[in-house]
Amino acid sequence: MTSSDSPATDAAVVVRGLRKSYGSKHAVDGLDLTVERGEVVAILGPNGAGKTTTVEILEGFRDRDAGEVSVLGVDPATAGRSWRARIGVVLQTMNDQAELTVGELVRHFARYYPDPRDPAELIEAVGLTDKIGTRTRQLSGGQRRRLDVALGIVGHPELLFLDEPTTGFDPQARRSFWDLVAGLRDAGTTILLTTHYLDEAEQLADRVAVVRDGRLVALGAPHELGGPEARRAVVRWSEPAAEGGPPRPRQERTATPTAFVRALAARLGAGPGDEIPDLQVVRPSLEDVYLGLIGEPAATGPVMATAALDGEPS
Ligand SMILES: Nc1ncnc2c1ncn2[C@@H]1O[C@H](COP(=O)(O)OP(=O)(O)OP(=O)(O)O)[C@@H](O)[C@H]1O
Repeated sequence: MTSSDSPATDAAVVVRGLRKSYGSKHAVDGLDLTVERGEVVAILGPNGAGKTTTVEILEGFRDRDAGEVSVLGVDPATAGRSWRARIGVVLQTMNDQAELTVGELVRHFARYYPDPRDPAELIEAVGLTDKIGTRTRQLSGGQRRRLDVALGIVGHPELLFLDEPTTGFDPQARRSFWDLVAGLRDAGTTILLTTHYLDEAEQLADRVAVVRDGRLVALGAPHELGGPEARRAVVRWSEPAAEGGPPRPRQERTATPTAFVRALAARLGAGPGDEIPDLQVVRPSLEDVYLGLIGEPAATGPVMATAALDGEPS
């Protein structure tokens, strides 16, 4: 990559116009993404969106057809061993070396790195001290995943890739895993994770990248994703019927819910002690925004016009 087309030269990851096809299938179709150092970015997208293909290209495990890729300042397609020692990869669980114990496997991986973590401390950090002598094939799914994470971070990576890290975890295991990732983040590790869990992205990520059909369709902080339009509140209430009929449910999207409710109360003649029937003010959740982003694009206007909470006209 030349300096002229590398806008964030110190970024951990820079991807420009990335493309990868399998036969006629465009798995990655012109994807752009920048991950700053110290940042946690979550890639979200439906099955088949191209997340794994993208991440595998960044990890140097897959060739690309076109585009610029820089990971820690190096092109993964030509990177060597010293680069690999600077990144950590937590893949979907591998079942090799199932006869080794937890302690043996962590110590074995530690030997590959110039500056590894202390294996016993690491095993403690992922909550597997009581399993240190257990063969890895005898671990539960969640325990095995913690071991995968331990193997991914044993070399003190500057950049950590986590591929659907908590799939199959029970709620408690997810919480402790999130704490573990938060600790890595606080220590300055750059993390790129893929996940299907919106709460996980919200909890861990500084920014969320939404990928659909091999392209980036939105990128932003979890609470800003989709822009102000997607974040507008929905006011719901029941409109009293004029002539004794049943109240009619109504809703309206608005950027100024307080003013809207004030005007609504005045229009309905609600005095200071009166309640507007069934009044609710709802902010779209990250899930609502995400579903809008990956939905079919509207015939006119931006993607977010398809947000799940479109109100009916008043
Ligand atoms: N080795 C391959 N050969 C052929 N097609 C592939 C291969 N790997 C992926 N694909 C196709 O490329 C597209 C993107 O796949 P990819 O695994 O990158 O998606 P993903 O976003 O990670 O999906 P998921 O959420 O299901 O893991 C899919 O249509 C998939 O079928």
